[in-house]
Amino acid sequence: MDLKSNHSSPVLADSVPVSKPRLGLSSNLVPYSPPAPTYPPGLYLSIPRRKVTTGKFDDIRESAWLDAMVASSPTCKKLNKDFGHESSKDEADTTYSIWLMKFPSALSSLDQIKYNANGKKIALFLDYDGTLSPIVDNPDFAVMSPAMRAAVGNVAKCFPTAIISGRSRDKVYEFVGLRELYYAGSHGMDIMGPVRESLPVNDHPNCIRSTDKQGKKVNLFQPASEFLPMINEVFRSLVESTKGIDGAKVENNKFCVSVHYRLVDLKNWAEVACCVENILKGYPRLRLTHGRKVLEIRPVIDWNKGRAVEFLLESLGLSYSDDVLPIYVGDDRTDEDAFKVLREGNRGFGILVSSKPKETNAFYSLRDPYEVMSFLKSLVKWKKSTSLGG
Ligand SMILES: O=P(O)(O)OC[C@H]1O[C@H](O[C@H]2O[C@H](CO)[C@@H](O)[C@H](O)[C@H]2O)[C@H](O)[C@@H](O)[C@@H]1O
Repeated sequence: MDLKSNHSSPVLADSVPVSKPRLGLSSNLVPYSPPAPTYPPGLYLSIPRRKVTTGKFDDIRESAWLDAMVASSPTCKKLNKDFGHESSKDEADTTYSIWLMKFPSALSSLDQIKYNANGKKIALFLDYDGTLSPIVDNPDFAVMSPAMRAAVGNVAKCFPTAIISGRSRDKVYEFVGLRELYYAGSHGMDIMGPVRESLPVNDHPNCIRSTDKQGKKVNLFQPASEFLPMINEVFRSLVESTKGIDGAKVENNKFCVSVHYRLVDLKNWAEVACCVENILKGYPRLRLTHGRKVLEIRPVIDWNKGRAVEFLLESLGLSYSDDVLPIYVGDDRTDEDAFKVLREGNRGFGILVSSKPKETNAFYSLRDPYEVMSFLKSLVKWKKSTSLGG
């Protein structure tokens, strides 16, 4: 198989916004009505043509790459500037408070959330890094606190709960270690979900029956499985090409590769970008996305965390039902795909975890993983009180 040619997979497009009314939440309770996002019909989306450069540092400096790297690693100063403010602490607080009017805290909006959830079945989707564990310098040490693990375990006893991460599925399972959850790794390109006997497995190509570590029957969905050799090749090349850049770290996330520059001196960021761009030039079926001080290389397929949410809802028998309220909590740009799916489908809502103002398709916000934990605990408390007839 020619893995470098561009002939088979659905070609993906970075999203283009459209509008739809929101049915899932009563309009007077919805905090924010954005200009409606739209997708063109059909699966085949178009991706902007990659700017052809010679892959030299000067090209990188002139290209949008470096801007995007800086933009995805916002300092307080930059964000405040974006929102038209200078960067004193007081002004940053004021800017955040103004932003909170548009994206209210999920903790302060608990009554509203409970009102919307009343009589509905909540399905919970959680991102990992920056949501359940704080962002740390070394991705290998992004462990989850025991208190957070207990909170996630408890919420999973009350509601179907899935983790959807950019990490490999095995890695995120290693960090979380809770059996009662569903796990999707590689930005949703590696999903281990429940088996629904009523649904034929071949409803989805690339979906197979398998067993999990405990021997339970599961569905394993890997829409990018044909890219595995290519991703491994790219991982090896990037390890080699970045090895001279102090602080750069390449992570193999199975169906995608992350190139971290959090510990790289700012003056060498262009060098990191240059290595990635040089490799990408040889792989037209791979594309780049930006995360938090990380460049991520992934297959050009029409699949993302939003599609993973839809897939899991279907596997759980929770799609197409007005009685279901999906909630997605995440902090990253890649989580926006999931926020968008919920917003456009008028079913449920996203909660952005951010201590800085950001444009988002989420409805609500939480400042940090600590607030995420409080929110999860509140959901459990509420569920228990309603089960007891409270
Ligand atoms: O989808 P997620 O679970 O949020 O994963 C996204 C990426 O998270 C990790 O990187 C980020 O967190 C690291 C640990 O805090 C941090 O060092 C890094 O700078 C962040 O970008 C993970 O290492 C990546 O593979 C994930 O894609």
